[in-house]
Amino acid sequence: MNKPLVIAIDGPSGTGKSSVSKAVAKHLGLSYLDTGAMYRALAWSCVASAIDLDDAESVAQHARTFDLRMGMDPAAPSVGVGDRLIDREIRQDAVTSVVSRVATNLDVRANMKQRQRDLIAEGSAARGGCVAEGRDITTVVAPDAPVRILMTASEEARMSRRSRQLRVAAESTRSQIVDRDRTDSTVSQFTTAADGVVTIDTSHIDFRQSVEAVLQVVKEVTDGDTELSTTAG
Ligand SMILES: Nc1ncnc2c1ncn2[C@@H]1O[C@H](COP(=O)(O)OP(=O)(O)OP(=O)(O)O)[C@@H](O)[C@H]1O
Ligand SMILES: Nc1ccn([C@H]2C[C@H](O)[C@@H](COP(=O)(O)O)O2)c(=O)n1
Repeated sequence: MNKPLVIAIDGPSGTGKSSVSKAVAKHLGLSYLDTGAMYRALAWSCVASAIDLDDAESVAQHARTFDLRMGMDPAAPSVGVGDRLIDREIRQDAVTSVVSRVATNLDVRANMKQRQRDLIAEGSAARGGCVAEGRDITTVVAPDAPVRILMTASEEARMSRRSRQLRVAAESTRSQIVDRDRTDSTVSQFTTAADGVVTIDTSHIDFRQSVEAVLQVVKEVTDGDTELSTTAG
């Protein structure tokens, strides 16, 4: 039986992880898991349930019990809590500005790690593999993934991309990009590549070239391992 093609991608905010991972998953016919969206969903759900984000135990208890539903079709990924879809809500400033407070809770991370492993297994069973992206996928969630990539980009490039995406001045994205990464990096190591992880610097390449760079790494791995199969590429 073929081994699932799990592609783990980590990196700081604004390096292009989500958009590139989604495109790679589409191209290869794999599932797609946005693990940052899971932390965002938890932050949204805590706020909606009036849970004090400074109460670490209540937040961790909520992480263990909330009904998180991740849609892993890269053509239409979705995030829901119970029957409510919250894709738009989790991208709003109200969530972005507080998400690190739940993501730096170590009990929350332990719960998310298990949920993410289960989702990667589920997504792989459905489509032969899964592209999972976040901050600790290459190191903690899926350290045995056949393909492990760290996407990096200069602070300047990341701020300028986010400013184009949100149509705001580059400087105003600093807190979302640089400050959030500083807080998040206290619990995960995503600024330098761990052993065996391939670094792709996207500072001076465009979106299409970033997708191609990831597909090239996948090709090199799959060409050298006959038990791994891809449906495309
Ligand atoms: N290589 C690239 N060159 C220019 N723009 C890019 C490149 N890759 C992605 N982008 C654009 O940069 C923006 C941010 O990308 P994306 O949201 O995928 O980053 P991210 O690393 O997932 O960030 P976060 O972790 O904060 O969600 C998007 O609008 C995307 O299209
Ligand atoms: N594996 C992960 C994924 C995400 N996070 C944190 C980092 C961010 O503060 C937040 C949202 O992520 P984003 O949607 O901006 O990529 O979740 C993490 O700690 N570990």
